[in-house]
Amino acid sequence: MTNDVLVVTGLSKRFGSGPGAVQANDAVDLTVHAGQVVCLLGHNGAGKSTLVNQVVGLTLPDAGTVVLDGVDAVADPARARALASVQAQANVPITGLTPRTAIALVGRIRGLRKADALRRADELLTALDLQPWADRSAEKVSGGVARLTAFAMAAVAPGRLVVLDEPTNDVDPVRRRLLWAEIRRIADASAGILLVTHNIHEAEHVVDDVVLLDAGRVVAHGTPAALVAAHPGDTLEDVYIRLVGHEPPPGQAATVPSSTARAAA
Ligand SMILES: Nc1ncnc2c1ncn2[C@@H]1O[C@H](COP(=O)(O)OP(=O)(O)OP(=O)(O)O)[C@@H](O)[C@H]1O
Repeated sequence: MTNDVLVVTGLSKRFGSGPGAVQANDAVDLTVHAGQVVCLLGHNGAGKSTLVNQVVGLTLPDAGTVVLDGVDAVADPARARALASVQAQANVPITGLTPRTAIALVGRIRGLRKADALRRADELLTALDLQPWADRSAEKVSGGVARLTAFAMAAVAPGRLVVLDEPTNDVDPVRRRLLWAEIRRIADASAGILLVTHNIHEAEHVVDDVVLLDAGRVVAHGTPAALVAAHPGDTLEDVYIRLVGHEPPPGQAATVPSSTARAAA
């Protein structure tokens, strides 16, 4: 067992050909260690989901290597998928199930005994404050509860690598805190976590390392504190805006006017 859970080297992926082609990933390098939460940041279309899809063997790279817990994930995607648990950007449909049965079912599929899968599902439902909806049919739960259920399905029997693509979407502020705490707990139990989020403020205080992507390339990489120290600005969001914030079109305000300015107008 190695401390490097994930090592990505020179990963490149282009979609299409000719003038309309998109270079979604361009020679990306990154590493996730056991116990580490690594966060991918970047604009819409920066290439984050393309990167995670290649890591878990859903998309074939054009070039580069993905080594997951010592396994070549490009050559052996089925084995790589067994080593990773994934919360995809779009929720897996769980029609006909309840949050509890869906979470326990994934636990069973990932090799837990029935009693352990049910116990772990119950633990997660409590940790994420989902017990009021635990036994409702999945069609009747809210978007945030569905998103947290999808997270719990990835967390019930974590692989060596846990991939979370925008886990905080639709989740209320109180349950987002519970979610971040659970993510930290999974890492502390020695999984590596690769996380995509647009929630920079919250991520800044939880993640160990940040990889900032722009147009498929890594434009900055380091701890939140190191990135803030290396670039003018007080927060990780300031660094983000400085490095990948694009100029607004001519004549368009760069910032939203304050409520007093709007009232005076
Ligand atoms: N299957 C595909 N076919 C063609 N283009 C694709 C495909 N998948 C992604 N792309 C393009 O690749 C680029 C990167 O997309 P990707 O989904 O990886 O971005 P992202 O950073 O995850 O964005 P978001 O934050 O909006 O989820 C985009 O320009 C997207 O349109």
